[in-house]
Amino acid sequence: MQTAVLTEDLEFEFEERERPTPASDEVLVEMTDVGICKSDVHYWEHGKIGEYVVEDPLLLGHESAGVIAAVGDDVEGLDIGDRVALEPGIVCGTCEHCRRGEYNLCPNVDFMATPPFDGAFAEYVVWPANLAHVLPDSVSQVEGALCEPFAVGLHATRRGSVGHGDTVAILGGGTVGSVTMEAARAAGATDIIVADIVDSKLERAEEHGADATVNVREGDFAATVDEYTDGRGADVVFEATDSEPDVEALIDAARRGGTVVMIGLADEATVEVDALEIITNELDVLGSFRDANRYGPAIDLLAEGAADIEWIADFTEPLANVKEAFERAHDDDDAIKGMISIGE
Ligand SMILES: NC(=O)C1=CN([C@@H]2O[C@H](COP(=O)(O)OP(=O)(O)OC[C@H]3O[C@@H](n4cnc5c(N)ncnc54)[C@H](O)[C@@H]3O)[C@@H](O)[C@H]2O)C=CC1
Ligand SMILES: CC(=O)[C@H](N)C(=O)O
Repeated sequence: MQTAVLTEDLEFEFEERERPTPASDEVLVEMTDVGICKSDVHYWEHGKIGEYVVEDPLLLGHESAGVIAAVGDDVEGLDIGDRVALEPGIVCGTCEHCRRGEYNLCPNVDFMATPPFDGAFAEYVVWPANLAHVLPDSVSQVEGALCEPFAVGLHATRRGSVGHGDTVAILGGGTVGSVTMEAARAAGATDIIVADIVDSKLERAEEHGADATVNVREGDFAATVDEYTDGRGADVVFEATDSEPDVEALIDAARRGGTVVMIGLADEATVEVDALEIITNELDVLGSFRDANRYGPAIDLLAEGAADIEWIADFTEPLANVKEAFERAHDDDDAIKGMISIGE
């Protein structure tokens, strides 16, 4: 089968590999669609993220969907031909976090496209059957692949306890900010303010339901939220940029007793914080990392039409053009999400 490998020299090479065979609890999936995450672009550009270093050839791509081509002997409830989204983290199931149900915090996770674990830029992937989520007819393959970032947004809105009638402010209108907007709306938020530094991102957010936007190169995030809410502030504020977090702005944008949820993983995130602002305003400042048990809700919301995420995918290239696709994902500030299509 064909694969696109990122070499130790950070070049893409096409490599013919043997088609894998599923173990008894696995499925063989013929891949169709894989999203390009900014983490993939970061590995291609820098060869590392934090402690994870590309030391051996690596398959990128962890936002993936395909069609089941074979099932292991012990697999129940999945059949050849089922269209599936693959949840990318294989967790240990036995650590404290797994047992608590917060398996996104499992320290023993093997996460797709995170060295040394391969991702989905391949014609076929074998994957644990319990991490292959069947897509109903009304959910497309692209949406299936985008369930990964959508699950991140659903987890973040759950962390922030977004509720009916809430006002939500989101700093960052890229993939994570956009799916968080969709997740917040589905959770009942009625007013959503999105901020970015790229006007086209803000236009896209407005087209898809943002009630107010601000380019923080020209305007002030907290002041915009303040004005929109008549001085009250947002119930929940999300940080979804890839820049050093402006924690002061996040805190200022939250109402007294409100919540700040930090999702963005900047290379440099050591910041000064006025703790008294947090204490005297009784703010909850939370982190949000990946997701646990959000694929089911993600698929249900998409199937019901309660959220729309396909709009974030703005270009698709075949696996053969993976380098061009990465160049565009890197260079084109107007593009939110690039997709790789695999196979026919
Ligand atoms: N905590 C988690 O579970 C996850 C975190 N991430 C992280 O979230 C961050 C965002 O990821 P994506 O949305 O995929 O990236 P992206 O590149 O699609 O979006 C980032 C957006 O932030 C905007 N931006 C950059 N600096 C800004 C600033 N100072 N103020 C306002 N907007 C600004 C950019 O213009 C862009 O639209 C990344 O750091 C990524 O690593 C991604 C996935 C999961
Ligand atoms: C941080 C990422 O972008 C990625 N989704 C991951 O969970 O590793």
